[in-house]
Amino acid sequence: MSHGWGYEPTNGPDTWAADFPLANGPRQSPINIIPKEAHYDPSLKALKIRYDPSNTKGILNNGHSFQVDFVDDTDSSTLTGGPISGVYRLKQFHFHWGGSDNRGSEHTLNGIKFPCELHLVHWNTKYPSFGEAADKPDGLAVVGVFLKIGAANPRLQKVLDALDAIKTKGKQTTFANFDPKTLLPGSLDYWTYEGSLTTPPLLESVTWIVLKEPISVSPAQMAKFRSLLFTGDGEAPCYMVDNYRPPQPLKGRLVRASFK
Ligand SMILES: NCCOCCOCCNC(=O)c1ccc(S(N)(=O)=O)cc1
Ligand SMILES: [Zn+2]
Repeated sequence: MSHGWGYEPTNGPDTWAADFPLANGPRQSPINIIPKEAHYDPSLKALKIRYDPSNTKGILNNGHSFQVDFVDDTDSSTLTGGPISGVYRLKQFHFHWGGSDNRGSEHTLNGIKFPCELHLVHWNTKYPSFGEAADKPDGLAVVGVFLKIGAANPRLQKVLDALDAIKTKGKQTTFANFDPKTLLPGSLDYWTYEGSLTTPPLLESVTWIVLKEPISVSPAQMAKFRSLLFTGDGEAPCYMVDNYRPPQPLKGRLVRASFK
């Protein structure tokens, strides 16, 4: 029985190319962002983010991260403006984090890793569904937010308090009326580039929108992330940590900045 992909030495990012040849493709994510090498683009629009908390569907441990899922059958939770054209609907948000505070983010800034990174996943409504959009070059838009160690973030707490109920792979529980907008920093300044999913199948379908300003997370809150398990009930427990892919080659891509 072939083991699925993961983040251990036997199934981690360096092994993914065997089953997912896109791993060595021309527009892979994440990347290291070097602000001085980003190109300010005055034609980039401001991000327009409108989320309806009543669209919150539930929270799930998927064995790689945990995600909060949203009802996406109407245009009530959307991303517009920014580098994208048209309307993209919020599908889910999830995180990537490290086993200690010195690592965990997928994107890096001047080679610096943050302890955690939030991804808000949206799909282009020019396609009939997420599944249809997921393998199109303009199919997805993911907003990335860095988390930086500091004061406890009260907006994160409701999410973290739900983790006890989804400790093992496959567990899900109800989660309602959460407004992911409360997780965003004050500034919506961003860098943007054309990339991919950062987990298999690594589809090259993502317009990445990485916010410049981090949000805070406390060491105790980081410990809560690390209390989750990659493994399912009845399996030898393995803590869910270091579920991040390292930066990938830029291969000539331009990184644009929405700000000077
Ligand atoms: N089954 C129809 C086609 O769908 C295949 C692609 O989706 C597989 C599930 N993966 C994701 O949805 C998915 C979404 C976001 C990110 S990330 N970390 O790049 O934001 C990584 C993965
Ligand atoms: Zn992600």
